[in-house]
Formats: sequence, C-alpha cells, structure tokens
Amino acid sequence: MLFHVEMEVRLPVDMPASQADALKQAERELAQALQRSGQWRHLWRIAGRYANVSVFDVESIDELHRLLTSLPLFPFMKIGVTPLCRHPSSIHDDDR
Ligand SMILES: O=C(O)CC1=CCC(=O)O1
Repeated sequence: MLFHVEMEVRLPVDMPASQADALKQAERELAQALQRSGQWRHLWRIAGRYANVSVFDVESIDELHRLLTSLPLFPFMKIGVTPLCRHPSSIHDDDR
C-alpha cells in the first residue's frame, strides 16, 4: 500500500542545539534504513519549508502508523497522510 505523507517539523525554539542535532541524526539514520528496506520510497524536501513530502510503501495502515510514530522527530512533527492508488495512465507497473 502506498501513502503520500507530508511532514512538517516544528522544533521548540528553546530546544538546545545539541538535543536538536541528536534528534536530526537519529531521524536521518532511521529514514535511510527505511529507504534501504524499500518502505520509505521517496523523500523530498519542500522548498522553503522545514518539511518534506514522502511516499511510503507498507503492508497496512497500522504498519504506517507504527513507522511514523517511531520516528525520533515524531513528537515535533505535523503529519498528513493521503492513501494512493494506481493511476490508470501510469506507465509504471510497480505503482501499487
Ligand atoms: O527534515 C525533515 O524533513 C524531517 C526528516 C525526515 C527524514 C529525515 O531525515 O528528516
């Protein structure tokens, strides 16, 4: 199952830089592991915002929820999820 996910990061302004850096590093390591596993198919920065657009490929909505809530930055993110299905004009057979 494919999901479009938009994440906007809002770190508290008074969070110490060392704590923010540690969270970002942990987020990066998990995000890269999930990209290698194929569960996090696309990760794009939204220009001009501390936000990203991502496409996740997971077995279920429960799996997506588990994955998103496990992200180190989860407590500091506003997240929007949109389910995706195959477009009839797509030329990509793996779009499902
Ligand atoms: O910077 C972001 O958009 C939040 C984030 C998601 C994966 C990652 O490494 O950072």
